[in-house]
Amino acid sequence: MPAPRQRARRGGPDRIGRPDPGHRRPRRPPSPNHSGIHVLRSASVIEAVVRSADVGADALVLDLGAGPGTLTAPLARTGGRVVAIERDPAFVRRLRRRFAADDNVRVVEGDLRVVPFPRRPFQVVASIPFSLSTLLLSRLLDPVETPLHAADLVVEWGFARRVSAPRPRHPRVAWWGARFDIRIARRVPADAFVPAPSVDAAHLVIRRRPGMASPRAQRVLRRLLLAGYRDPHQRLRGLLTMVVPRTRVRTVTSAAGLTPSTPAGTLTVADWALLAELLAISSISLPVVFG
Ligand SMILES: C[S@@+](CC[C@H](N)C(=O)[O-])C[C@H]1O[C@@H](n2cnc3c(N)ncnc32)[C@H](O)[C@@H]1O
Repeated sequence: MPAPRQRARRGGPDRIGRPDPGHRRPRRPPSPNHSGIHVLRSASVIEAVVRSADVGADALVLDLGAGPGTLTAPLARTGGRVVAIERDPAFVRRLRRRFAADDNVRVVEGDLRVVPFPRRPFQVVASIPFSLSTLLLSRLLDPVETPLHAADLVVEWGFARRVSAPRPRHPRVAWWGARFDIRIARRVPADAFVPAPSVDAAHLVIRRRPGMASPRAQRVLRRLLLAGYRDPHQRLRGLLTMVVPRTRVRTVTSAAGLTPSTPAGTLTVADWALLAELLAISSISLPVVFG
């Protein structure tokens, strides 16, 4: 999938696809904070994000861009194993002091763009730098066999809108949204941070779609998305014959609640997921031709 364009500044949206006209708050002057560090200060937002993550005692949780430990602290209290990753040496020193007595917290000084993520299943609970949103979602959601199973992220509002859209403009976002349920839990106002950024944020909830765990379903999905996004006017009758014989097209489309004449461009991420799942089931998908 081609990489979407990125912006490199917190307070300036990280765009995928169409800009969200509602994301700006022109009445508030731009934040004087040029370091991109906006620390969550709203206890209710912090509590809601951590509660939503439902961290179990055997969980491995990554706090990406841990800052002073705003989320790390409540995460540590869940009993899960917490890895707090931070680039700023002053924050790293502070985190190490703050969590010195917590055996379940590991502080890693590293750059989120390149630091290796664990190979075993993990979840992410983090208020991430806005400028790294696309890059981090790509690192977490692109790989077919990603160990990520859930994420609760605080991200820029417009970005959250674009990645949770039912019909994303960009095929890469559809690749994420068809394999993971991505939804906005709540709007997080700019004044929930100190200093306040120039735009609101959102609590974004990401959960794996159970039917899309198999590499086979994902290979079918990738093939469908590439073709469907290349020609959004293409009908399902033509698209699906890439992976099933023409005689099976009606069975598959009606099982998905669609018709052979449905244009690819009208499909939601949930439709793509269901089609790929159905096509990957051997009884329906034989013979499947993978590219
Ligand atoms: C938005 S602040 C969030 C701080 C804290 N998690 C909170 O919830 O209040 C983002 C944090 O990411 C850190 N950061 C920015 N770019 C980074 C990078 N490339 N690698 C690691 N940390 C980074 C910043 O130093 C900052 O502490």
